[in-house]
Amino acid sequence: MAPEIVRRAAAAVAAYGKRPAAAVSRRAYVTFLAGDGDYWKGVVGLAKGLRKVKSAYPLVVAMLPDVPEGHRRILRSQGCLVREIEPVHPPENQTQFAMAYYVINYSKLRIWEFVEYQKMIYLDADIQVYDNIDHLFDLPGGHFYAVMDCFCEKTWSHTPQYQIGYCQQCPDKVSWPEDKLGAPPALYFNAGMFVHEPSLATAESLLKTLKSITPTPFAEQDFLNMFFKDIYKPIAGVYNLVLAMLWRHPENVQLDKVKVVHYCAAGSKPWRYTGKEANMDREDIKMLVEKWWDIYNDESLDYKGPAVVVDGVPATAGAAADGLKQPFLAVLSEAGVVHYVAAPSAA
Ligand SMILES: O=c1ccn([C@@H]2O[C@H](COP(=O)(O)OP(=O)(O)O)[C@@H](O)[C@H]2O)c(=O)[nH]1
Ligand SMILES: OC[C@H]1O[C@H](O[C@@H]2[C@@H](O)[C@H](O)[C@@H](O)[C@H](O)[C@@H]2O)[C@H](O)[C@@H](O)[C@H]1O
Ligand SMILES: [Mn+2]
Repeated sequence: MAPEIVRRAAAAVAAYGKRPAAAVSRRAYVTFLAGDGDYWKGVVGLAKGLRKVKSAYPLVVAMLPDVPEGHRRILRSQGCLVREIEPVHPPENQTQFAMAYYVINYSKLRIWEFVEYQKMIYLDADIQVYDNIDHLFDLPGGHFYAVMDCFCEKTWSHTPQYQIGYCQQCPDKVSWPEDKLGAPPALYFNAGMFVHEPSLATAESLLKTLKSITPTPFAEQDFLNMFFKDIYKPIAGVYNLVLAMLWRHPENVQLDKVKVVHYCAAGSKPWRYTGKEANMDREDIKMLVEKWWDIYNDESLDYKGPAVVVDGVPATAGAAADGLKQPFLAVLSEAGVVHYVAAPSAA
């Protein structure tokens, strides 16, 4: 390297060493991607949606080994920090998951191992962010923040709540018969979006506890609700609109105030929407699906930054595994030491 660049790099490294810890934000959004199907389109949409609302934090993708290289390349070209994770399998059990593929969702638990981040917001790949929600990173620590779910869809037909028509979204409509069924169910969150604090101790405890439980129909969502029951703090429904709320509890929804939409109702995944399933021909659903596609197809939202390549190897979240390299790379880039290759816009 030319002496000048060496001097600049040395100065940048020295300056970096003195940076207050707070200067390294150590906050990120994180999503989960498994398989060779089409959920990668959800991740691209999410990455572009976060860019559109000018989020200050990166999107990490916790990725199972079965995601093809082509999908990984597209996600990197959209500025995602790809982080491969080991699958997490639940104890062998003949449980009927509400959806057979939920068995892979236990792997979401790996995100507690991302300790290079002090706080993360998890978002399913079938979620879109339409307003900036960075302020959620400033919520007081020590709690598990998520939005309350709804028990009214058929997917809940295995539960007493569904059978008696009780839902936490409208606890006074059908009151819980304590005399017959004991205490009402604890507040229950939808695990498509939550604010959490990575910690190896928590990760270890999650995986250890998982070994001792019997899998249940909503897989890791049920498990997370049990595990974080004592520190769960509900946040407003605008942070995770579970679509079924539109027809189950319209009185609880002000669509123009909603910041995050969760396309979890059957048939609502925008990238495979046909409009044929129940409720999918609703005007509000059509509008929300169109809104998702507008972002997905908006080339002005493609990642314009450089693909960071260090010594010929694309730097991924793995490279930031110790949490400092990513900002460190940014510092080195200021010194013009890191070689940037303009990423082809893709998706
Ligand atoms: O084939 C799949 C199925 C699920 N997922 C991930 O697992 C999450 C949970 O699944 P899904 O959102 O379909 O569950 P729902 O919220 O609809 O119950 C998805 O958002 C994706 O992040 C994935 O990557 N590939
Ligand atoms: O693996 C279990 C999944 O359980 C949840 O989805 C369900 C749940 O929200 C029900 O209440 C709805 O009725 C249903 O449509 C929806 O699919 C999470 O969104 C998802 O991330 C994941 O944890
Ligand atoms: Mn989902």
